[in-house]
Amino acid sequence: MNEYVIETKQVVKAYGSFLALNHVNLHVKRGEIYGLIGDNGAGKSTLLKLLAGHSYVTEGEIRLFGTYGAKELENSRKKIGFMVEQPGFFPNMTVEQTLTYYCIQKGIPDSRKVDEMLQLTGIDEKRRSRCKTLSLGQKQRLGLAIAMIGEPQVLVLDEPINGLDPSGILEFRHLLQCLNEEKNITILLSSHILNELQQVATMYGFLNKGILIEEVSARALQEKCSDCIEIILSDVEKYAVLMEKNFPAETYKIFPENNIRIYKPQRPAEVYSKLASENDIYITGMKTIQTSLEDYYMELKKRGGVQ
Ligand SMILES: Nc1ncnc2c1ncn2[C@@H]1O[C@H](COP(=O)(O)OP(=O)(O)OP(=O)(O)O)[C@@H](O)[C@H]1O
Repeated sequence: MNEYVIETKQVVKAYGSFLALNHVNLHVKRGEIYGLIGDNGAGKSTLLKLLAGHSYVTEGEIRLFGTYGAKELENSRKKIGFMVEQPGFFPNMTVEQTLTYYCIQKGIPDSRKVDEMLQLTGIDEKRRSRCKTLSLGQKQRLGLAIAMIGEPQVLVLDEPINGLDPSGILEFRHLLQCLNEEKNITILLSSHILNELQQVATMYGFLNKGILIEEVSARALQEKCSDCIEIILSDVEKYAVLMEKNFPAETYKIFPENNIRIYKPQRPAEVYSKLASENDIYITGMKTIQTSLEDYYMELKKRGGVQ
């Protein structure tokens, strides 16, 4: 069985001369909650729309459950629930009518399915409310209910927590975790806010200006963000020269305020302080700090976004 339920190979999406996606290689494994992170305009919706078959790739290939080719992808998409654009709600229809409509559209004219989806997504009490009266969070739940109708193995959700208040985010996260753990559903979801995905994602993909700059597991990301030594020095330029001679460039970073950060230090802190003292550089401060995921992401963007 193919390891990836969703895979893209060198996918390019061009609008005229503008590349909304630039040779993207995405890998979503079965069972994961994959968080696709990127700023406004990074290309997240473009990528998810391609997966949903709402537009064509300019170059490259999409593979779903290991299949490719137009007919095969069409079949594979039936096993995926998509919430990639604002679901089309009819404002005057009730929640129940809306779900019934989508059930019929998907060839499942069964009222038990409607009940099941209402229960699953926690909007049963709103079944007789008109769609136009729903809160944003309730609309997201209804969108999820629609995406879940065909009992998908995979859910693809574009910014599902966008605009939710903190308790809404918490509830939605909990719902996604339940679907993932109890129903074994693989989830690919996008957001422009890393912190929102932090509690739920098991894998991250960072998209910046159409380029997927890194895919990293949540565990590896935690490790990357762990311990960093910050040293404040009397002469950071001189110290930088010594560091360059002794340590790989990617293990440290010099900051303008006379300080240096050593990421995931391989050697005891004394080694770094000794290097300073032996070369007549005074250390005025030294501490261990934890890099936040946001800091890591900002740094990654700076590196990956150089064009
Ligand atoms: N149909 C289109 N024609 C031309 N440019 C487009 C089209 N659709 C998207 N773009 C451009 O492609 C880029 C990526 O857009 P996309 O909607 O994928 O970003 P996003 O990461 O989803 O952003 P957001 O978080 O704001 O939703 C943007 O610069 C956008 O203006």
